[in-house]
Amino acid sequence: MDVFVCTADPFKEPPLSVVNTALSVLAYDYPPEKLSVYVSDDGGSELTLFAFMEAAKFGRFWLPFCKEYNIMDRCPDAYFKSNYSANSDTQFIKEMYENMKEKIENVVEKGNVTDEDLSSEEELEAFSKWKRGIFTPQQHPSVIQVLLESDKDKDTAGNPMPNLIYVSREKSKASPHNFKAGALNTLIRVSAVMTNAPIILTLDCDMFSNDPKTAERVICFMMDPPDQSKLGYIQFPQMYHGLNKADIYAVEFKQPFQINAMGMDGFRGPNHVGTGCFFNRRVFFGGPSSFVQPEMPELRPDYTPKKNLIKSPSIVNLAHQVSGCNYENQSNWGLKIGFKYGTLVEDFYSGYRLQCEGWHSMFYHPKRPAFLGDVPITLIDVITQHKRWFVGFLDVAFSKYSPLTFGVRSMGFLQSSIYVHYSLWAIWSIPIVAYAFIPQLALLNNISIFPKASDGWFLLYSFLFLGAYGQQCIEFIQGHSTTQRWWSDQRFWLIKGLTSYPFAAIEFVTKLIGIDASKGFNVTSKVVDDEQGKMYDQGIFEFGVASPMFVPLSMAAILNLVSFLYGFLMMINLDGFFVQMFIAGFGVMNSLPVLEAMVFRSDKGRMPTKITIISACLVFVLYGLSFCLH
Ligand SMILES: O=c1ccn([C@@H]2O[C@H](COP(=O)(O)OP(=O)(O)O[C@H]3O[C@H](CO)[C@@H](O)[C@H](O)[C@H]3O)[C@@H](O)[C@H]2O)c(=O)[nH]1
Ligand SMILES: [Mn+2]
Repeated sequence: MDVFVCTADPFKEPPLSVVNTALSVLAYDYPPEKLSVYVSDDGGSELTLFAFMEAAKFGRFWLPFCKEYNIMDRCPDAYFKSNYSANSDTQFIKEMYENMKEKIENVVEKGNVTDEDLSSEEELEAFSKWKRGIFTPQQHPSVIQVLLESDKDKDTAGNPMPNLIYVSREKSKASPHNFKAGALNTLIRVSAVMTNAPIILTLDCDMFSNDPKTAERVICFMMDPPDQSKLGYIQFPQMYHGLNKADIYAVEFKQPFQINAMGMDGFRGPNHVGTGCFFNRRVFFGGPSSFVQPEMPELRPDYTPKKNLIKSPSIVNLAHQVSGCNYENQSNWGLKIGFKYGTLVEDFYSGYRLQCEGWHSMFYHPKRPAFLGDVPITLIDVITQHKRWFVGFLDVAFSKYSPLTFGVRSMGFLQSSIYVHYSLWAIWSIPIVAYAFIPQLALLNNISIFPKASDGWFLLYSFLFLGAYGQQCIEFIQGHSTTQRWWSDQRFWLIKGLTSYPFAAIEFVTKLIGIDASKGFNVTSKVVDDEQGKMYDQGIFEFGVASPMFVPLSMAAILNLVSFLYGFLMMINLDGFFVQMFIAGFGVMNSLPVLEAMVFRSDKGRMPTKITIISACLVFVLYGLSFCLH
């Protein structure tokens, strides 16, 4: 089994946590000589390489320790935060861990690796590329370091260690690198020439393994599914640790990650969500009955690399060659082979294309989560992340392979309609924006726009509202969640409807007409600022930055409050205005955190005054316009 761990920025993705993820899989209950972990460092950072050198040393103690005590939490950080029983062995291993942690954090704080940090000639040599000539994250030669080699390196109990290989592909400003999809395709090739295992696990750097038996169980499915020849991948849901009680930003994303995936399992299987996914290597080379040849025999999924040679010059040279930034020019990579390019949601798109080619997938949702990830803990991080996803989805919706056209033909109406639902998600911004502003403006102008409460049509409105909300609530409760989290989820859907969705739609359109304002793949920060962490744990929204995305949100909050108060104070005729009063009242309830952040808070996370003033002025303008128009 080859495991791919991706990282892209040592300052947003602390090397210590990347190392923890890698250690959690290195320590799988799985024959070590058959396990290889490849780390893709798109940040091209010596800090990450240094962290992994330290991890390789610590791993020799950590692996036998986990196996001897049959530990479940094989991510060291999770283990030391748990309620473990202390004895001299745990004390010893904890000291080793603290030691490694200190070394890594020191280097990260310093910002570079100096000769004093290194202890051998070999280590010095490994960093020489950073010292020679130009080396920036955007422009550098490829760096490939075999840090552990299974047939030579032993753990402290004398058992072989798994392979551990650090890969930072060549980058040049002149050639597109295709973000994570490009990184994964490089790893498919580098791993092919070194170990070429038939099963590949992809992991984001913040998703550690939470169950050491996962790999073994997956093998059972891979060896014995009912339609073995077509099983392309086994997807675990994205699950997280450290969510606050109410999950205020609805980052659990329960419906897409857990509930819908279960439904899709009844068709061709769940969509791919980027991490926690075991692939059959063969899927990257065309459909089950249409093999697409790679450029060289060494990359074929059925090629057997010579054993025990991953450090040999010929293999290392070949690995450098296939990780070059021009290697993919005029090839099928990203088009017909490997992860597919052309969107910011390479996971969604690649999984979709695999299913179009005829591959099936399987959803596996064990009681004890197989993987646990970090969540973004500030509002701006969450809505920016979602904006990126929705731009990506629109890329897919309007591509040559759109689920609306190509998808329906290849996978049938039902399965493809799920992909249509996701890819056009940003369209929700239209009804949400309309409902956040129009009934309220009409109310302020004494115009009734919905049927009266005594009218028969009113029943239809109530039925649709209660039906949609009731269904979602039941899904949450059935899925072992709470009504509090359901409330957060519906609220956050409205928040995204006013922020991420419309801004994604605008970004997509500006990209289409050639004014590309986006910065491509903006990596989500996994660094937790102590103060922000505390606020998040208490369930308090974090605004803080003056982002334009907060403007429509604040405008809606102000307008709903003003129109509701107007209706209330003017003792407006409730029969005629019931629906409008209800919508405004519902809007106010959902806006409470925003209103509070505008008016009552003085901490760093409050709504910036600038945003409040701009929004209030714009609401005034809107009201003026509506007044003139009617
Ligand atoms: O140029 C890049 C950009 C990102 N990454 C890695 O991609 C992963 C995901 O990036 P992150 O910033 O955490 O994005 P999220 O939006 O949180 O990730 C979700 O959305 C992505 C795009 O759909 C998927 O790839 C992820 O698996 C999925 O968890 C991380 O490990 C990054 O290191 C790279 O390797 N190269
Ligand atoms: Mn992430």
